[in-house]
Amino acid sequence: MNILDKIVEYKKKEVAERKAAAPVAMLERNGFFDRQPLSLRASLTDPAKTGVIAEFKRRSPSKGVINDRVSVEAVTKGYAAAGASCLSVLTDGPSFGGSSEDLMAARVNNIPILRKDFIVDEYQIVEAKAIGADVILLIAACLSPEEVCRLAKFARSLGLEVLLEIHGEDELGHICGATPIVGVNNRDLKTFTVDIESSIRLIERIPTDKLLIAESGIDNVETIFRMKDAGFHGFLIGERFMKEQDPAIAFASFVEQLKMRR
Ligand SMILES: O=P(O)(O)OC[C@@H](O)[C@@H](O)c1c[nH]c2ccccc12
Repeated sequence: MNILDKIVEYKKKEVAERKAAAPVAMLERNGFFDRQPLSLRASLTDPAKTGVIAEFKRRSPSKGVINDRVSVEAVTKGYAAAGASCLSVLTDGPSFGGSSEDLMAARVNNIPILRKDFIVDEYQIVEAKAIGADVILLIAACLSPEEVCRLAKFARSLGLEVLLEIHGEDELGHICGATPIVGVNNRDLKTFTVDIESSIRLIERIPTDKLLIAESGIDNVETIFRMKDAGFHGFLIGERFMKEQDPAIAFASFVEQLKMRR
């Protein structure tokens, strides 16, 4: 069994437990549930911002501990101040060291927040809304095309935007009318290999009306310029900043480099 299958198996158990502990009606009473979500699309196309979705990630299955000494509030405030278009906050505990509390703590910011998790059930989407997320991730590698469509429609009915993540050609069929934002993960979630070139080739096969996000393994501004030229609109970056002692400062100096080259 690969790591992704293991995560999903565990996730299903976790969702069943959480449903029993906090039914949907209880989540809907959470303070954030009625807030109007912010738009990732609007923020990504705002010329005053950088197009970067800056991620808060303490650890990962491929790298182990990345940074467990920084606070989510301080880092995300720094990301937002330096021009991030969106924040991504891992809420998966077992593999990434994240939590719903992390996302709620990041809600001090007034830019969109992506709930980064392995979503397999509507319940997690209600939960995302209740903890203050604006955008959810749906990963093609762990869902059928029908599931993607169903979950995406449900998220949109709550006013949340959806980022559909694909990795290879075999997942092009997961793209549907309910998924106008498509992320191409440069990292294979089953083997952890990163390949920027194959992502660039893949976007030629994605319908041209989609907003395109490049995800993972981006560690320099040159890569951003190449991927922009190829047609990507947004860039999801985690480790490049999180591995530094002060991720917000690392992001700010990255943004300076981006501006210099514009
Ligand atoms: O830290 P990186 O290599 O910059 O990658 C960020 C993000 O793309 C990555 O965390 C990610 C992409 N898709 C995921 C799905 C689940 C968990 C994590 C991810």
